[in-house]
Amino acid sequence: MEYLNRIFYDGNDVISLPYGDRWRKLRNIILHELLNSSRVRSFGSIREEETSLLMARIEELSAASEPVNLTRMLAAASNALITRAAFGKKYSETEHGKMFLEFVEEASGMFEFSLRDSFPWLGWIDRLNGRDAAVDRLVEKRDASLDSIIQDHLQSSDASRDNIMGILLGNYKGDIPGVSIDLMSIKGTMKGKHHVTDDDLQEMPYMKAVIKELIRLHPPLPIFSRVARDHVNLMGYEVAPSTLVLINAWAIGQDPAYWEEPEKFMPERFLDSSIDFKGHDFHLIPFGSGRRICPGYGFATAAIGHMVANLMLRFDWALPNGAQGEDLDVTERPGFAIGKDSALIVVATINPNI
Ligand code: HEM
Repeated sequence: MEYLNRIFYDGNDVISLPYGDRWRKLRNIILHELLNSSRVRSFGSIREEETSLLMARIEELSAASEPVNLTRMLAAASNALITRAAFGKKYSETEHGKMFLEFVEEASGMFEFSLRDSFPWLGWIDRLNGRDAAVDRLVEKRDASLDSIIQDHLQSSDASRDNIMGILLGNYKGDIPGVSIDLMSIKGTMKGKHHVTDDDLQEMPYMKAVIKELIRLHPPLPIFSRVARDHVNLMGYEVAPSTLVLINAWAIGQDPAYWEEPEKFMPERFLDSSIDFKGHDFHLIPFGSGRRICPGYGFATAAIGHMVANLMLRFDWALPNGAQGEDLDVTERPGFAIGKDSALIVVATINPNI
């Protein structure tokens, strides 16, 4: 999609780059330096702090008997977590950080096909209806926010290597031998416990099962793609080189051939099962599979597990006005990452035993 191409550095980001040297280089940096398992562990203190801040805010609302907009609060906590891990600071509180988050939100709303994608000669319609101008503004916002964050890091005397931007800029400046990239590419069972740690999570099979079931039913990135490099016969289908193949992880996760009562939320299905979403079980691939599997898998699952487990431990949850779980509208909203269309408004009561 042409809009997305412009917004994401003309295809120079790791997601859009075709398989090749450039993608391999970026992917190696991401896998081995930015999101390796020890790095994800090292972000543990950020997870802890942001979860504690989140809980303190919910406690205040709970004490005032006010409902909690959990969608908004979790989005803010995730943004803080990601910007701190990525940039070393809670940029969500600075002017350029806020601008960057606005860019992400607005770019997500642009996730739709334009006539120009199918009929290039109809591109004038996008000029007239203001979409081209909106994309121009978005690209300006992206550059102003990221350039300022990068300059901030480059000028900082303590060239920190404990956040993603610091490591990337180290690579950019050639600090790591053999690797260099250009600036365009930078851019439960918890009795007596008050807090769930990352180690505790390892002993919480039901929590893991809940996360798997949640992402099976509502994969945030339901469709991803591959381009065939060679001719292949796939289950009787002839696929020509350069064919774009769409993979629908949502439909695979709902296929009755593999899942009993697929439409039901049943975490128990994962309890006595070795099925995982690490890309080996092809009927559960919300993070993709193979060479291009999501490198943020560990970061994402650690953050989700940590936040959800602590929120469950500290509070009892209910829907407002006595509504039951079945009444909850789980309709999804389109975007880069699919989310619930309407905000999740809930009432939190502090668990007196914690
Ligand atoms: C629940 C959270 C997430 C889900 C469900 C998810 C899902 C996915 C999926 C389905 C793909 C395409 C995989 C494929 O083509 O086989 C992908 C790619 C990618 N994801 Fe994630 N992701 C999540 C979080 C993250 C996070 C937190 C990061 C970074 C910190 C991240 C970074 C990436 C990158 C860089 C790629 C492109 C990899 C490549 O093309 O080589 N993701 N993700």
